[in-house]
Amino acid sequence: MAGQIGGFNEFGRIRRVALRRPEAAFQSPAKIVAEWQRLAYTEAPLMAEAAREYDRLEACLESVGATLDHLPADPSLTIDALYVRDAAIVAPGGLILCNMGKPARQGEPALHGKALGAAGIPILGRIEGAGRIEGGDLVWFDARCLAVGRGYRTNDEGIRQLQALVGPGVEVVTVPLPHYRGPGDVFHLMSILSPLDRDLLLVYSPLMPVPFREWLIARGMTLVEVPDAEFDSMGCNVLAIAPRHCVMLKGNPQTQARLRAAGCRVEVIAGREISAKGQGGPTCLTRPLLRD
Ligand SMILES: NC(=O)NCCC[C@H](N)C(=O)O
Repeated sequence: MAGQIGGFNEFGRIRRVALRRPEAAFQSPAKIVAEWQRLAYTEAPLMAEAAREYDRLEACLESVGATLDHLPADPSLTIDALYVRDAAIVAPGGLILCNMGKPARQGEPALHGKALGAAGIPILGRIEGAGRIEGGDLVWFDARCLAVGRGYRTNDEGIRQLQALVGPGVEVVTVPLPHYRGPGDVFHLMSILSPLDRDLLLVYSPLMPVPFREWLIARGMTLVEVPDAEFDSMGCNVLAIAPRHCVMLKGNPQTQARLRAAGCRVEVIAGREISAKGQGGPTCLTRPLLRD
């Protein structure tokens, strides 16, 4: 396994990352038209523009030396398969295939397992039965500490299975999430938190549980706050591609300025097609497999 997956943090330089390009996730304009409303997109994404936006995301990843593992298309997938973070997580011992809280996305984890298993990555286990886990709810602080959001996409049984799979050497910290816009919305732990470095986090505090916020501060974290005006435009969804070097969505100038003031190098990408319409930012679009 050495050299294939690892890091178990959300800020180290990305060495290897799984992705599914828009051409493979959306498959055809007809599929987009058939699915976007049912999946609660705000509008139908445009394929050609999505591919151009995605090229820029890939260029950012390649600029830090990441190897890209492209996941294939499959007729059983929906267009939500663009958001590859959610279907699997990495753990010491191998990949854990999730069990999606959004029923329409149920087919995604097995296909992650098939493609990444064929690429030589060991599969540690699966979340099964009544258990639900989505990768956007999980944040590795270090190899011994994993925070998991308990919301509408991730349930108690999923967290129980997750703890059993990672074993007693990993402390799983459960973070209760607010109802906010309800079960039909996409709301993950990473909707309100993006790690930027070992001691630096981007957060949206108004939706953060007080005990968790206090816990972060007690661990020595400096918090950079996303302003109210930039929460809906996914100002809080920022992907660290290396420590204090990150990718964020255009249209969040205050957050961008605060990140720079905190010492971060910031890459800004357009995400109207790949992010805004389906509500998945740079973290959701990527499944880092190996970080420093
Ligand atoms: N980790 C994430 O926040 N993923 C975004 C997933 C968006 C997708 N439209 C969904 O509802 O699942």
